[in-house]
This record gives sequence, C-alpha cells and structure tokens, in this order.
Amino acid sequence: MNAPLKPDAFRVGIGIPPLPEPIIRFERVGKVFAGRRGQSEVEALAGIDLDVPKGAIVGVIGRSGAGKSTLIRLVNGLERASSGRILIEGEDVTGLSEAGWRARRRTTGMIFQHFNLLSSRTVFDNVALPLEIAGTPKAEITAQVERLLDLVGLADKRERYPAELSGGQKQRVGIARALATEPKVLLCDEATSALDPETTQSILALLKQVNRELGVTILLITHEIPVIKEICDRVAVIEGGRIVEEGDTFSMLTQPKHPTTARFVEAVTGVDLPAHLAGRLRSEPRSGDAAVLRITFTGENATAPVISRLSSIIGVDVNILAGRIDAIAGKPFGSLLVSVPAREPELGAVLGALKSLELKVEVIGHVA
Ligand SMILES: Nc1ncnc2c1ncn2[C@@H]1O[C@H](COP(=O)(O)OP(=O)(O)OP(=O)(O)O)[C@@H](O)[C@H]1O
Repeated sequence: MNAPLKPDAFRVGIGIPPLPEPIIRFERVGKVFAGRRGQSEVEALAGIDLDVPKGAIVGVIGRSGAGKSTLIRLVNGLERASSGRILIEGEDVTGLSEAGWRARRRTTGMIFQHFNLLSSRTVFDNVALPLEIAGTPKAEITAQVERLLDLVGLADKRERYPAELSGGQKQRVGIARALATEPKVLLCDEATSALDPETTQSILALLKQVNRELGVTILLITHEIPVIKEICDRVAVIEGGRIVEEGDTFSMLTQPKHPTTARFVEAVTGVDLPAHLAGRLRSEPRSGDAAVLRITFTGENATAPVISRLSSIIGVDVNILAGRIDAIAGKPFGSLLVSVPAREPELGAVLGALKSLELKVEVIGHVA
C-alpha cells in the first residue's frame, strides 16, 4: 500500500504552491480539565491538528464553550496540553518549564478582549512594561515605545491613563504592548469582541498592517465570522473541542462543507428573499410562474455583467430580487436572487448560459 500523501505533496501535485513552514503546529493535542467539587472532568480539546503557517493570519472560530480560549492559551503556556505536542518554530514546547515559557513569551505577544491594561500606569508605561521586565536599557525602551505608539496612532496619548481612553484606543495600547518585545507571533483572544463595528474595522486594519509590514504571524480566536472574512488567510472551525473544518478562508466561506461552517458563513454570504416573496415561494411551478434562482459569483466572475447579458443575448427578462457583493479575504464574492420565466425553453437557456460561465446556480422555488 502507498504511504499516505502529505497535504503539501497533494497541493504541489495539483499545481498549488506548498504552504509556508508552520510557525505553530498542534499535533493531536488534547486538554482535559479536572472536575471541580465532585464534578466530572471536562474534555476541552481533543485530537487538535492545526498548522499556523509563518506570516499568515489564521483564525479559529467557534461558539461559546467550543474550546477557543483553551486552544490559544496553550500557545503561550497559560494552559498545558494533556496529550499531543505543540511545536513553536520547530521547538516542542509541550513540556517547557515556567522559566522556559518566560523566555518563549517574548516571541509570542498576546492581546485580550478586555485589553488587560494596568490602570495605574500611563499609556507609555503600559507599553514599556514588557521591556522593563526584560531588563531593556531605558534609552532603548523610550525609543521602542515611541516607535510603537506612532505605529498604533497614539503618540499624542502617551501620558494618558487607560480610564481616559476609548475601547479602540485601549486595544491599540494592548497591541503596542504585545509588540514591544518584537514577537514573531501575535495571539489575539477575541480582540474586537468588546468594540463597535467601526472600531472593530480600524483594529482589524491595524492587525493586518502589523502582519504585512512587520511580518508578524497572527493566530486569533473569535466567534464573529466578519472578523474571519475581513483579515484571515486561513480559518479553522472548532466545535466541542474538535476542529471540524479547516482551510483557506475564501474556499471555506464560499464552499463550506461542515454544517457548523455553513451556519457561520450564512451571516456574511447569505442573501434572503424579501419577506413578501419568501412567504409565497412554492416548490412546484404553476402555469405563468417565475422561477427564483440563487446565483453565486466568485472571483473574477463576481464583477462580470452577467445579468444584463442574459437579457440582451438570450432575450429573457431577468428581475433582480435581492443581492450582495462583498470581498472575502480580499477576493470578490457575490450572491444574487433573480426571477426568470419558469417555462421552457427560456429557463433551460438561462440555466445553460449561467452554468457555461461556471457560476453556481440553483432554483430555490417559484412565485406567481
Ligand atoms: N479552568 C477550567 N476548568 C474547568 N473547565 C474549563 C476550564 N477552562 C475551560 N473549561 C471548559 O472547557 C470548555 C472549553 O472552554 P473555552 O473557554 O476554551 O471555550 P471558548 O470557546 O473559549 O468559549 P467562550 O467563547 O465562551 O470563551 C468549556 O466546557 C469550559 O467550561
């Protein structure tokens, strides 16, 4: 029997470049928490296999209790694995001593949902803290903190205290502090969950900048699919302590396979029929009905003038009922609901034309 093909060998075999070296690797990782006061133990993670490629932004999404916090806390030694191995830059950190972890944490920064700033310290002093702990000379600390406050756009707030800042500004301080020791990896624990949508966008843009300009690999956990859609190159979906699906963000969001992924994805790619039509949708057509089609556009097709061509070339009236066009991981993606005559040969001609463009088309019902 042939040896199993490594995922990268398969990628290369079908013409896709191999993934960059993983900077973090989970190998069959499990975590069991002992039960408290007579309660049974909790298996928070089981059989986790996950690679975080160097230079990527990888998101882990799951509902409350799925195991996200436990997973990310294993990467900086705040929790210890019960089974399996975790490799960071090729080093097996599973059995590291506390002193070993202290050194490791300098290469792994972390930001938190509630920022975890010290309220008695100014912005400058919060960012300086990890450098003070590392014994960095004062002049170097000043230069580094000033550089980081410039990067996160808070140079004018250096003498302010956390209580004088907005949530977004506090998270910017958190990011500057996490980057103080020039880590290779930034761990983000629900970093935008306490922020409004606009502030979330600005923090995500900053994280992307940190990733692209400083080359920092980012592993984030979230329960919000828009965060994944906005900045992640790859995504893993976690449920009940297990990864149920993993892959590049565009494929996962446009062709979800696991029902949990599909439910998350619905929120960012789904389009609903207007209520007055949804209530009248029937599966079997009656004479004179229109067929309602869902057309999914991906990549280059997303911006093609398909609908106007259908009308002009095939001569069929197409009514647009609802739609959205968006970007997922920087690539265009659209979904459109249209109605066309349900009779032949018109319907067959429309379906044939759409399929010839390699668009995904489904008839979702009929309306009068
Ligand atoms: N210290 C602990 N002791 C016992 N059980 C724990 C401990 N930490 C987490 N758990 C349990 O492990 C499971 C996973 O928890 P975890 O916090 O990792 O999930 P999560 O996906 O981060 O959830 P949330 O989004 O609500 O923070 C849950 O059943 C939780 O109750």
